[in-house]
Amino acid sequence: MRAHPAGALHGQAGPLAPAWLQEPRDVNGLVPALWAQGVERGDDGALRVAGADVREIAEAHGTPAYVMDETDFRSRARAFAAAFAPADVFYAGKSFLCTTVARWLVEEGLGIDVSTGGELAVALAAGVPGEKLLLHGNNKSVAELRRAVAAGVGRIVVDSFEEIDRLAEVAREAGVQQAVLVRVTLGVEAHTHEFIATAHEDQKFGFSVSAGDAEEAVRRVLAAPALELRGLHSHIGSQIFDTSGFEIAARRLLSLHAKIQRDNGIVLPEADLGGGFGIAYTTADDPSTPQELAKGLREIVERECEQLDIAVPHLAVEPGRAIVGPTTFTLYEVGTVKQVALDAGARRQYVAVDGGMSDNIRTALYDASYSATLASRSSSAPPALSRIVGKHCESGDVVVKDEFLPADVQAGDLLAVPGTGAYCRSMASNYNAVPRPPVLAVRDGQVQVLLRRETDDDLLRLDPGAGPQGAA
Ligand SMILES: Cc1ncc(COP(=O)(O)O)c(C=O)c1O
Ligand SMILES: N[C@@H](CCCC[NH3+])C(=O)O
Repeated sequence: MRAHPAGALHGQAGPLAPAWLQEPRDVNGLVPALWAQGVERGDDGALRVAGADVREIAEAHGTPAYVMDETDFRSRARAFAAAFAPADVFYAGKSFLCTTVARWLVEEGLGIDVSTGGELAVALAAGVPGEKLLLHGNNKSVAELRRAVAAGVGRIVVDSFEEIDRLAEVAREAGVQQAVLVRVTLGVEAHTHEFIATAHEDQKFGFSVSAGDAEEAVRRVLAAPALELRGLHSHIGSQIFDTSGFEIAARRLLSLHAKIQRDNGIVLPEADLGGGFGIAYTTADDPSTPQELAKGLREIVERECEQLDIAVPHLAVEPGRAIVGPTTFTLYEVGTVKQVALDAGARRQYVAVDGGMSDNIRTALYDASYSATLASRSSSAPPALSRIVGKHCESGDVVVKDEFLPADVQAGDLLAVPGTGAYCRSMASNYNAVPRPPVLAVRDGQVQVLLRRETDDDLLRLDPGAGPQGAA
């Protein structure tokens, strides 16, 4: 059985549910936009991913587990590279990075944006050539800058006046001229959660254009012989659907780009427009394709450059979520189900799983919405409005705020939450000393462990007080 069309929904969900959530006609249906291409419900009712049965994956590797469809990952990466070519696509490593994924990205023609020494270490351990890397960060340490310069990182995006001085010194010491981009803050109000919007004025990233700091940063980079100014960088935020934010950003960035060229009598060969393209977490989300995004951006940039009478710079973009997010679902096992009485006789079904905010902090942190389905079987029970919660000692430990699950969901069932490839494993914690789940990639029915599950030994290894009896 293939995924059901997105239209398999009917009826309003009642006063407990958000306005966008409708009761599904078929509670076993999969909305294709939410799932990796290789996910389907098998004839026996259980989910399969790239030919592997989720029950067998759970049996062999345990739960919770992040399960990625490798072919889907590669095809999304390839689609971005192809749609944006000749622009460079730097995958945002913060969304999810491990050495195998880093190698796949290079094989598919992408570079990688890293934002700490740790992400840089992972990319280098994967054998990614320095010139395919771009380093971000609003407070890079001297050690991180030294490591990046020594590795021949292709672009370092400078973010503060102190950093310009530090990097100039580090590059001078190393006897190299380091290529840099200047991160600018364009005053764009991106329509996304406040914590993941990054181009409005009142925040920590970049140099303000309106205050004149961006031009001062450019002057200081130009005055440093060990630094080579390649262009400007902007990133307006994350999980953005409204393309007008990208349009305004591109226009403002290019007009500053033109002014800098005029005022300094130089040519800036590049412009980096960052990432932030939204994905579908629920049926309420309607993302653009890479082709639509690339075409839209290219048209704006070409039109703007013509009006400004400047050459079109070589472009770069930095998608993370839009590549890895939809490739992965989290597989959980249900432990308890409670029918909780609410006001006026209403009830909510609380379904507790064996993970929670330690493997997906986004619901608690950003009030993010997710979807879920019963994964180990299908059900003929009616849909029941449910809240999927974790096992942590917090009432805010919610994985999926509102979803229809079959009314007969019970302990031992497996649930799958799609769209967890980005910012879930990479933001996972050991809260309540819960070991972080593995990341498993599936291809042609075969499971490859990308990151293994943590164990109690891993947790105790950092604790010098744990005696030999510590981890039994
Ligand atoms: C500078 C920069 N580039 C790229 C990204 C990737 O964003 P996304 O995963 O939303 O595409 C981020 C994160 O928001 C970022 O801060
Ligand atoms: N961590 C954020 C993305 C933005 C972080 C990068 N600037 C999220 O989960 O949505």
